[in-house]
Parts: sequence; C-alpha cells; structure tokens
Amino acid sequence: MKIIIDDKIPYIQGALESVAECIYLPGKDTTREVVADADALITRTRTRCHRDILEGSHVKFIATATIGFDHIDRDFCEEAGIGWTNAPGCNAKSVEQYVGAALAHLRIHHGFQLAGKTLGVVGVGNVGKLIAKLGHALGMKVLLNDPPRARAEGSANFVSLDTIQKECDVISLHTPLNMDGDDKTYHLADDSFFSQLEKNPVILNSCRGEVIETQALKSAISAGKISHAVIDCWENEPAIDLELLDSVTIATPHIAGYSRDGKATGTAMSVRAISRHFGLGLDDWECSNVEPAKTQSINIPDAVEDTEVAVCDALLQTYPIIEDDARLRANTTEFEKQRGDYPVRREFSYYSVAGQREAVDILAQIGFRKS
Ligand SMILES: NC(=O)c1ccc[n+]([C@@H]2O[C@H](COP(=O)([O-])OP(=O)(O)OC[C@H]3O[C@@H](n4cnc5c(N)ncnc54)[C@H](O)[C@@H]3O)[C@@H](O)[C@H]2O)c1
Ligand SMILES: O=C(O)[C@H](O)[C@H](O)COP(=O)(O)O
Repeated sequence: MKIIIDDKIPYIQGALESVAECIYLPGKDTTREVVADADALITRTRTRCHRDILEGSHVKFIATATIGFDHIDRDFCEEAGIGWTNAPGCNAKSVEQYVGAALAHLRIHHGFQLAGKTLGVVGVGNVGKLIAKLGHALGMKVLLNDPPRARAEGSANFVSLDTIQKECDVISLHTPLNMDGDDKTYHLADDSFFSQLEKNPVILNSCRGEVIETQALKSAISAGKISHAVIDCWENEPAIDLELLDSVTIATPHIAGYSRDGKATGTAMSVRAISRHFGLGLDDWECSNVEPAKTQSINIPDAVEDTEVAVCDALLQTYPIIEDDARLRANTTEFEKQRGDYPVRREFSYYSVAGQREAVDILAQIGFRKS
C-alpha cells in the first residue's frame, strides 16, 4: 500500500515504512496526480482534502494529525466511501498554555487584572473545557456558550452568546469552523457581534480565522469596542491582513497548538488510526523520538507580594508568547515558514513549581507539578 504523508508531521518517519510505501511531501504539493494511486493520506490542515484532488483516486482513508478537520470535505468523503479521522484533543493543552500565556502577558505588560473578571468561553469542547478550568484557577468567573452541548445536555450550565457579549471581560473562541447550519460559526463574530459588546472585552481567537470577520474586528478595535485582541488564527492564512496585525495586541502564526507534546500526540493518533483502518498491527504505536525534556523547576519566593503576578510570571516562563508575536511582526511573509520551523515548546506538565503556596496551588490546578 502507499501512504502520502505531510512532510511537516514530526516523529512519523519510520513508523509505517515496514508496512507501506511512504511518500513525504509538503501539504500544498499533495495534488490530484500525487494522490491518484495512494491508499491513504496523513495530513495537516494545509492539504485541502476535497473532490478536486480525491475524485477517482485509490484513497480509502485520511488521517489528519490535527484537531481541526475543516480542510476535509466530509460530504465528498462519504459519497466516495473514503473514511477519515482527526486527532481530537491532541493539542488542547498546548492551546490552554497559549491562552494562559496571552492572559499572563496582558496582566504583566498591560495591567489587565484577571481575578474577578468574567471569561466567556465560546465552544466548550476539548480545548474550551481546559480554558474554563484555567479561568477558574485564575479566579475568574467563567461563562460557557455551546449551543450543541446545551441542546444535548440541557442548558443549565450554558449561557447565550448574547449573555457572553453583555457580561464578559474576556471572550475566548474555541469552536470548530462550521460554514453553515444551525451552529454556523463562519463570521460568528461580525459587526453585529462586536456592536453588542458591553464591557470592552479582550477577544482571543485560537480556533479558526474565519470565525471572526476581519473587517468587523478591525472596525471594533478602532472604535474601542474591544480592549485587546489576541489572534493566532486568521482569515486567508498565510496572506494575513497586515492592518489587523498592526492593531492587535498579540499576533501569532497559528501555533497555539504547536507544543511538541501536542504534535507527538497528533502523530501517534494518526498512525494508530491508519493501522486500525488497514489492520497494520501498529494500533499501539508511540512516537519514540520526541526530544527528551528534563522537568524545569520554577521557584516562587514565599515573600511574593502579588500572587496573580507570580502565577503569570510562571506561565510566561513556560511560554514567552511575545517571542512568537515579535517573530511574526518582523517577517509577516514567513507565516508558514515560522510554523514549519517552530521552536520546541513543552506543556505545563514539564514544569515543577515550589514556593509560595497559593501560587503553587493555582499552577497545580492547571497541570504544573508540585515539587
Ligand atoms: N490554533 C491552533 O493551533 C488550534 C489548536 C487546536 C484546536 N484548534 C481549533 O480549536 C477549535 C476547538 O477545538 P476542540 O478540540 O475544542 O474541538 P471540539 O470539537 O472538542 O469542541 C468544539 C466545541 O464547539 C462547540 N460548538 C460547535 N458549534 C458551536 C457554535 N456555533 N457556538 C458555540 N459552540 C459551538 C461544539 O459543540 C464543541 O463542544 C477547533 O476549531 C480546532 O480546529 C486550533
Ligand atoms: O486543528 C489543529 O489541530 C490546529 O489548528 C493545528 O495547530 C493545525 O496545525 P497544522 O496542521 O496547520 O500544522
């Protein structure tokens, strides 16, 4: 059998060679000609798995080593009998670290107090649940908006988008990109959304760029409707809107999920899925070549005056988010290159904390180790 594999998926080389011919290619080069005689694809978001490349091919299964699957035309796959899977939750902790670092940056460099503020989480799945936990740990009041879950589970734990717009000081978006239907999220944040914000909130988008209408966000920023925007996901990546980039507080090149741990999990989930689908005997495959990482120790002095600042300092020690922002602003044409060459980032569980008890307890709630 033949498998086409995106060459930017780390740790996968050697995994499937004993059972298949493996061809490694840049996502954008996965063309109709290339996939014609392939049996399976292992992709990232940069391969549009649509009719134009898949129709008439041998492809029977697609595994994307990502959480998002909006690059896969699911209707066409069903019509053509092509199975597919994503890697649910693989990099959710990485996104939690991203949002934590963004909030910590706003606290330390822009004086944006966190405890007591209201955080709205829109989309409460694998990522959104962790963001809610993070908000609680930081002493925020947390409101959840997730209409599909509210319908399935009852509305008691959820609020309307209207309530989010009225009551939140921070709104973090974690929905899939749904182009249509009852739960459409395409341009969920449009002029009407921004016009109804009452508390000049911080807006974070680390889900999909198209969930926010770019022009509407730019207008909302210039009208002072929002206090800070933190944007990881953009419309029309990699050709992002440079006016928007200039007006946001933190700008990053779609790397919220790019921890080494998240990448390794996505890779392993994809290999196992291909194995299960074709019966290849690799159902328990693990990445064996992830860079070894020693637990890093963070010490918080007992005499620390402001616990919130100490917690935020610790969050930024695990991930100095502004370095990603600076790199993108310095070279906006390298959006994809910066993603491809992304530096090693490890999640909270690689950090142990000791010292001032309250800060240590807060950090332990979000996955730091207590030492
Ligand atoms: N920036 C990154 O690097 C990065 C990394 C990981 C995930 N993501 C993206 O983040 C998003 C969330 O990922 P996840 O793993 O939590 O997905 P998930 O499927 O686990 O959760 C999504 C949640 O959104 C809810 N939802 C659907 N439509 C909604 C609507 N109209 N309004 C409110 N909620 C709605 C769903 O019911 C679900 O609970 C996805 O778009 C994913 O592609 C981005
Ligand atoms: O959906 C996801 O998992 C994330 O958006 C992920 O970071 C996308 O990464 P890519 O496939 O573009 O490398």
